[in-house]
Amino acid sequence: MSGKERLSRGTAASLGTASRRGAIEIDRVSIIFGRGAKEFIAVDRVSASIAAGEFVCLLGPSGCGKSTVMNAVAGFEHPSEGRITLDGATVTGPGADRGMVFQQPTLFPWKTIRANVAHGPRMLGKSKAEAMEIADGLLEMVGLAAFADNHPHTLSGGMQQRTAIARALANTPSVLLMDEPFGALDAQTRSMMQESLLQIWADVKPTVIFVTHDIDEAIFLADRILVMSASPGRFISEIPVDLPRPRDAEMTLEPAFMEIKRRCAGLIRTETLKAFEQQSAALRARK
Ligand SMILES: Nc1ncnc2c1ncn2[C@@H]1O[C@H](COP(=O)(O)OP(=O)(O)OP(=O)(O)O)[C@@H](O)[C@H]1O
Repeated sequence: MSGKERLSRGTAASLGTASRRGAIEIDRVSIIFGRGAKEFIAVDRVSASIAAGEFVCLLGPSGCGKSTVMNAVAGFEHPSEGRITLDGATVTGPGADRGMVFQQPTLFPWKTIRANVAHGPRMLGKSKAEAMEIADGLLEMVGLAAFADNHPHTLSGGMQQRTAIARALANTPSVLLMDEPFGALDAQTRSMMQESLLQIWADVKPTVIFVTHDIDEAIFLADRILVMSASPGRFISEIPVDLPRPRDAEMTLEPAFMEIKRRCAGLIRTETLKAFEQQSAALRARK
């Protein structure tokens, strides 16, 4: 899909209701796995207020708890302490108000991509015709209208991931949760997907929480980056990304981008070294 392509007016209007919802409060949330001697604090008292329609990236070293925080917002994990609210209501489990996109597209291989995207609306009780109409609008938005009758295995990795994004948007979620969605793609496809995602976000305006290891990706996409410490995961810095929008790949060469990158890289390097030291200590303890 060209970054310049606009969402059709009808699709944008039907999805645009998301813009009034999606405010997230993460209030002193800790997530502890195991019990007794096996207790492990994965996430330690993290707090953040995320505005409706904001694009936030979680950036941190491997194993620091990024996915755990995201899974808690999704409702797959429950805080051991603290609370997460979405538009004032405590998150107690997964819901159609939060769409998820993972590193692997996890599409149903036996269904066409239209049927994959229509699946969520069908589960929510929409008629087949309504669900197919929603799917067709979203496939047009992600540039895959011509492939609606294809099965996932006939598409490239990038196309499958665009289908996964369309599927995540099919229930008009107010929040889009993305866990390293472009991590398995080659650099060129990844860059194009980032531009496509920003276009979709500008049109639909869900709140986005996007997990990544990649500093450039975080800066390119985000309004704000929450940097996490090595395990146990804490939010150690909040970096506003006040670069103008719309953004394109050229801006990654500009001094303002480089300045934010320098700041993030210093923090991530320190935390990654700590993570390595922790892993070495754990290995030594096992010997
Ligand atoms: N269900 C679980 N039970 C026990 N430990 C878990 C569970 N889920 C995650 N962990 C541990 O919690 C820590 C944080 O994991 P998490 O996957 O959130 O990290 P991450 O920052 O997303 O890592 P990566 O960037 O490598 O994907 C890790 O040490 C992980 O092994």
